[in-house]
Amino acid sequence: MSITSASLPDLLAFDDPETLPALAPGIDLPRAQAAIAEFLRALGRDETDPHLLDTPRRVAAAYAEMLTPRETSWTTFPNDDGYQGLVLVKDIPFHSLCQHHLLPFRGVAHVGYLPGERLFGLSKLARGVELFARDLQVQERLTQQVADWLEDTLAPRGVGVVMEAEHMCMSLRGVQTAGTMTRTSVFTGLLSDDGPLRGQFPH
Ligand SMILES: Nc1nc2c(ncn2[C@@H]2O[C@H](COP(=O)(O)OP(=O)(O)OP(=O)(O)O)[C@@H](O)[C@H]2O)c(=O)[nH]1
Ligand SMILES: [Zn+2]
Repeated sequence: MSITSASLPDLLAFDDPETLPALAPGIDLPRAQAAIAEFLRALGRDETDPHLLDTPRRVAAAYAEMLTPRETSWTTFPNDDGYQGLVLVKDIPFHSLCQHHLLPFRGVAHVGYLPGERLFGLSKLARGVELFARDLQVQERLTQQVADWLEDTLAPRGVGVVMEAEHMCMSLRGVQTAGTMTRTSVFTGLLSDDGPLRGQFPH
């Protein structure tokens, strides 16, 4: 089987090669494809089985996609009206990959901030979650990274990030406790103290 980087659009199986995103730094699709082929052999699988023939390509492309955030612009606006209240986007669906088992964890994020001089376009809060979730992660680090990014980008008066997720490494294997949800949270600035504003976050 020949593996060339020229077949990138095929590897990712996007309909339109023009929309092919740049892959996250360090991802080498042909190498990943070869490694998955070897992994299947190590699991004792018959690589000539028709259903398995294209599986190394598919798996490499799937992991590349799950590890590459979509590109976006990070639009902010001046807070001309001096809005002082909480901006909170709730129930942002996200998925990530557990750094320990390479299995998905998925759930929802609630991301909010108390504006200073700048406002984010609302969609950017959801895109910010994706920016850090499309990585090999642990949930605590992911939550902290989203909070740090908001702090660094907006210099708001406070930030709150709450993430709730089910880890497939706990559901499908090991302890096998399907349905358990792990909640992590980071609150900074004026949201550090528990109070009515912080009470607007799901708890
Ligand atoms: N803190 C934290 N732990 C995680 C996360 N994702 C997975 N883990 C845990 O990482 C741990 C790895 O533990 P090990 O004992 O080295 O691995 P293991 O033998 O596969 O553990 P079991 O899952 O208990 O079978 C497990 O307890 C997982 O539940 C995460 O996002 N944060
Ligand atoms: Zn895991």
